[in-house]
Amino acid sequence: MERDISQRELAERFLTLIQGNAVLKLPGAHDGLAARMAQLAGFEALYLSGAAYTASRALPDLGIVGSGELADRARELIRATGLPLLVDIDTGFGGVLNAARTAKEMVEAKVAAVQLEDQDLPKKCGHLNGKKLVTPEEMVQKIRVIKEVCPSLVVVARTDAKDAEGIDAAISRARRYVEAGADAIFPEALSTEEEFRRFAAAIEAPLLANMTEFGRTPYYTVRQFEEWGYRMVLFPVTSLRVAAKAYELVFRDIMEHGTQVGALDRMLTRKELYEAIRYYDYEKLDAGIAATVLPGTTEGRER
Ligand SMILES: C[C@](O)(C(=O)O)[C@H](CC(=O)O)C(=O)O
Repeated sequence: MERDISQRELAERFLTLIQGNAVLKLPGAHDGLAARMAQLAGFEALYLSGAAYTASRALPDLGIVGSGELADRARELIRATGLPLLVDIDTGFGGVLNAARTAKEMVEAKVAAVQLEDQDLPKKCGHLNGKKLVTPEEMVQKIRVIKEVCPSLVVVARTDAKDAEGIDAAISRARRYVEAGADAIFPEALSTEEEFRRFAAAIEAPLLANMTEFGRTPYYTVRQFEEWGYRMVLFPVTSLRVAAKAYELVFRDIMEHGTQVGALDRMLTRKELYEAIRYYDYEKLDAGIAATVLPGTTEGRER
């Protein structure tokens, strides 16, 4: 099990990572196991995506879940890994006071950083049409209040303005968000290298690029974003999409062939799964549990 680590420590680690030499790759991890797999692959920080979180509950990403539910999932990821987590809190789930309360709940869950966007409710995925925005003043107020009530929480302010108001308006909003205390800026749904470069040249704050699939941003690499001045790159829904496709295929296999045998080489083995969830560490804590020997092997563990 992870050593107990404070929210402040995790937030500091997140800030150190975005100020470090290498660009920070942030994979979306929609549940504790996805978070552990990302950690084992070497990622140093994680993202809890609103789109992936809601999709994992078969819900649309329209801002209809509650902040308490999201905080529970965030807590699960942090408990599983002890890694700094950036959480997508959408609009803060309402007005200024809702955003403040959401931020408090995130700090209580030991979330290092939140991503707050300037859309109005009902919010939409940033890569879709027909988004409605709040005024820059309302967004500024949300950022100020979050910084006032949760000074240790890192705030990544996202602007969705490019589509509705144009790139210059998005840049001007972002400048105001930095003045209001945002620690980093996330320009959403930019669609050309020129836009990414222009944004980076205009904003004096760490920047985040969103490399989501099937959206408006072409498939640029982490290296390209880094070259254009970005400090963080998100892969928000990737793991959820891949996982869902994998179980769709195996469900079809079982339906069609009456066996899952053809899919065994696409599965985590029992051993790999137990190692990922640190099964043996838990077992060791209770001397009353018989030491597990994996079926078909002599492999077990010494107590
Ligand atoms: C980043 C994002 O807010 C998310 O919830 O992960 C989404 C991702 C997506 O829907 O592909 C977004 O609005 O870009």
